Amino acid sequence: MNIWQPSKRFITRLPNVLHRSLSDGVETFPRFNPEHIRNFSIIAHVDHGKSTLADRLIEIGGVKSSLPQQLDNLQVERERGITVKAQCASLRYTYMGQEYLLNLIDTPGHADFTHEVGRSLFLSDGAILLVDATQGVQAQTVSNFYTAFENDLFVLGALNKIDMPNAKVGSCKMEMSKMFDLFDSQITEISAKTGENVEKLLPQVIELVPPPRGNPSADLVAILHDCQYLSSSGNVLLTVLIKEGTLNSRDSVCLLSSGKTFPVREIGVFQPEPLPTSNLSAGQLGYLILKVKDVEDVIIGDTICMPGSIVEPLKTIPKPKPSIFSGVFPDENTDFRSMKESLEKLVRSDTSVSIEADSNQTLGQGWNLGFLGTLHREVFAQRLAQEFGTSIIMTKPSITYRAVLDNNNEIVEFNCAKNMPKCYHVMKWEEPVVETTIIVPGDHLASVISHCMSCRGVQKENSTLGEGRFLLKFNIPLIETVDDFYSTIKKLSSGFATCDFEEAGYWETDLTQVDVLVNGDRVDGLSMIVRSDEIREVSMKTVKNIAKLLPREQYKIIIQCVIGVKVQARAEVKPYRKDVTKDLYGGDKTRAMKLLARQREGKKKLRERATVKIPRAVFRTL
Ligand SMILES: Nc1nc2c(ncn2[C@@H]2O[C@H](COP(=O)(O)OP(=O)(O)OP(=O)(O)O)[C@@H](O)[C@H]2O)c(=O)[nH]1
Repeated sequence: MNIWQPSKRFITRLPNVLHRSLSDGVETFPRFNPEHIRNFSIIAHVDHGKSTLADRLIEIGGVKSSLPQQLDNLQVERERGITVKAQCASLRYTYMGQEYLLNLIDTPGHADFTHEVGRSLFLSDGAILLVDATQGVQAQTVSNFYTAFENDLFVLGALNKIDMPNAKVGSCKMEMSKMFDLFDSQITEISAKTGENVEKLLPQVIELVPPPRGNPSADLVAILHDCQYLSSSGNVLLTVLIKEGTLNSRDSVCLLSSGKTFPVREIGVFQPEPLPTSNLSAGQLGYLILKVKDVEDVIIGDTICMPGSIVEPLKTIPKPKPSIFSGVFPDENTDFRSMKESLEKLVRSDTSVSIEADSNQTLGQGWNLGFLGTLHREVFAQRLAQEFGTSIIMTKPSITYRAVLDNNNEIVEFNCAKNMPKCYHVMKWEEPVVETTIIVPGDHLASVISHCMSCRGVQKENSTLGEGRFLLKFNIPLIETVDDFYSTIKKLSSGFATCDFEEAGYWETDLTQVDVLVNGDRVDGLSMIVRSDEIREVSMKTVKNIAKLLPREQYKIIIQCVIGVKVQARAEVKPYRKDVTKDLYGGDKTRAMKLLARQREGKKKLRERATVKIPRAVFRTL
């Protein structure tokens, strides 16, 4: 549970469009015919060097920057050293006497952001599949390759970090050609850090990646890929791919879903900073700035056209199904209305987050948000704080369970205890399962397998990959992977194993609702969905944790975990003790007894009347 505070120092350092006002002048940027445009993404496992390679390519395209990792422009990306949002840059590159416009998209590598990779590949006609020569093919390499393959993209291989002394160039190249059916000539050995051989990639992109289709003279049809709210001006910057036609800087556009028309305030390309241009034509990736008042009007994946023209909405990729959920409520210092506005804006730009209204007696009105994983959840909270200055309370993550009811086998899905159906209507409970792919060196195989087993995993595959590495597939209940599954696998394998997760249906399980009572009152929002075989353990842990967080009062506080009326665990917070007999000097013993009895009675009454105020910290920690 985290509250992130934005660091002003960091924000002002960023080359981020969020902090830039509308530009006055329009640069002269040449027009490119679609056959001289290439749109491609860089895909790889986490930390294999995508952003470093993007930097080198941007430099080759003639753009200099003092900041490394130019496309990781969110504060969260720079602080964590990971890419969470795909970013584009348009490079001008001359090959065989012809100038080309190369639009590259740097994608995230972590499994929680695979949807972002899918969205980038949807805009691309080809991909550079990057593999770290010291690590070889890893779990996300495989998953990203198949996403590119399913999108019918041309895939070029690049073996990175060949400058490292422990680079295994020969064996990694063999592994890549075997696993991805690439010819040796399609895999370039590079060092994104030193720049060695990087210049060989762009001619290959031009020769092998097909140009985008589209006619610059046709009616305008563009796809809205991304949006960013420009806090300084109240405008919104939309990243778009022009599918057909040409958009001029003085045009107005219509956002098809809302049917509303907006005058264009600025258009341009990313270099990677926004560079205003006078037009964007078919095949180009760029941006347009609009003044949009209603957040609801901006829908990622929407089709943009000229006002009054009749166009079919473009195909988009479906929204992913969130796997973990958290309640999100305003912090003590956060205003509900401003939080609502910030949340809606961020959810608009991160389409993989689901949002539903929620409320809680202690925390008030809030939302139940769905995320693609725990890192995604943490990054979202951090972005909310850093980009919108909103600090929040986020409750413990939960997942979607299912209940099969005795009423015609009806299936009910729920992700919080308050929506759990009553057990007398339920024939069986089910929990979600993920297929986990793990690539691990042989030395750590046994410990990784035993960890998966201890997480109720069922082994599906164990095959060799060469170089003493193994590919494991396990079906594991999703809940076991939510907390520290990935970090434990990393720890057990000294950082060498990598994981990827994919939905794999549901397993039967046995679930119970456990409520928390504080001095006999049920605390809304602390009820839990617990597996029957861990009721005692979870209940004990919960009451102890709450007891540690509740401040002491004049009276005793009793915390209980209950199922119905049956108490499963109990803890107490001792009251303050005032010595009511300290002013007595000798005298009859019964006087002291009377004072103590009166004190006892008073505390009992107080306990009965007083409602214990549950600190918000309890909801963050549990
Ligand atoms: N020695 C060496 N280090 C490299 C090379 N390419 C990247 N690195 C280093 O590898 C680390 C990860 O590089 P990034 O470019 O951030 O990797 P990424 O794939 O973009 O990471 P994510 O976006 O988090 O998936 C950084 O410390 C880079 O300096 C290379 O060719 N040689």
